[in-house]
Amino acid sequence: MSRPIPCALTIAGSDSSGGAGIQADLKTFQELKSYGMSVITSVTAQNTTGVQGVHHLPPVMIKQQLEAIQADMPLHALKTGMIADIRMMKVVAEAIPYFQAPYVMDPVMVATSGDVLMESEARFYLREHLIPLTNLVTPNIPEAEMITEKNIESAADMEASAEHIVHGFGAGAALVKGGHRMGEALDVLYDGKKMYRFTSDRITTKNTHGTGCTYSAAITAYLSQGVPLEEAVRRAKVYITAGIRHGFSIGKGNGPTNHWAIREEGARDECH
Ligand SMILES: Nc1ncnc2c1ncn2[C@@H]1O[C@H](COP(=O)(O)OP(=O)(O)OP(=O)(O)O)[C@@H](O)[C@H]1O
Ligand SMILES: Cc1ncc(CO)c(N)n1
Repeated sequence: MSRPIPCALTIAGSDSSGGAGIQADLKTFQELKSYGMSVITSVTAQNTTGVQGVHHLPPVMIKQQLEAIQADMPLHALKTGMIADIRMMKVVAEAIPYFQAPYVMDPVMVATSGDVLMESEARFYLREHLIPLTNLVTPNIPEAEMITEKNIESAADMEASAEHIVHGFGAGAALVKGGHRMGEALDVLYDGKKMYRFTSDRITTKNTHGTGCTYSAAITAYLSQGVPLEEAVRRAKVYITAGIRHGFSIGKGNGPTNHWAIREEGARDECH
């Protein structure tokens, strides 16, 4: 009997420049050989310098996209990215349990450029109603601080924050990402029982547009293939680090990561 095709879904905003959001997620699913599907929440007019405009889809249209997938498509893992307001979050929160698939939440609040992508009051709804539905939440340090309302100054604080998100707010697991602040690119994963650390050398680059989206999409792709959580994060970290190392200097601002970089690294490794 042939194995089922792994199917992954992203519920997120569209980034016209193709480096973050839905576009980053679908490129990542494709690269890692999971069949990718999308539910678009908002359309952004965006490039490497920032977000010039945002149009939110009516919640009823988000619901219709979710129902279209539920009615017909197999699904083995899903992620959420930009969900800008409470009305949209409600629709998503109602739909998630019906999928019966691992759920990864990237709690997108602010773009790399500093533009706000989620209404500030919506963070309480996200914390109370969406986080308890997750198998994994992947905040960066500012997002983890926003969720727990506690400052993070050290690696130990990152671990405490991950524990707080799991035991205090009901996430299945939490991956707190230190890319923005810590010396090396340290991420900590807490799965409710054990703490894991993932590190890579910090790469000096301004081409980090969409790193968080791409990382959580890679984790989702591996989960859709039945890879256990810790191993999925480990492999996704390799994927995003290669993507950052081979990021593209395109546009006038923060260029995008390279979604096919692991192919380049594979090729390079074979040469040496
Ligand atoms: N300069 C860097 N060098 C190496 N790894 C990095 C660098 N910046 C971020 N990372 C890593 O990339 C991954 C994505 O984390 P990051 O903190 O950038 O997410 P994010 O802030 O959610 O992204 P975004 O800016 O897209 O919202 C993490 O594993 C992080 O450690
Ligand atoms: C649509 C969208 N989602 C997420 C991010 C976060 O990087 C972004 N810049 N744009």
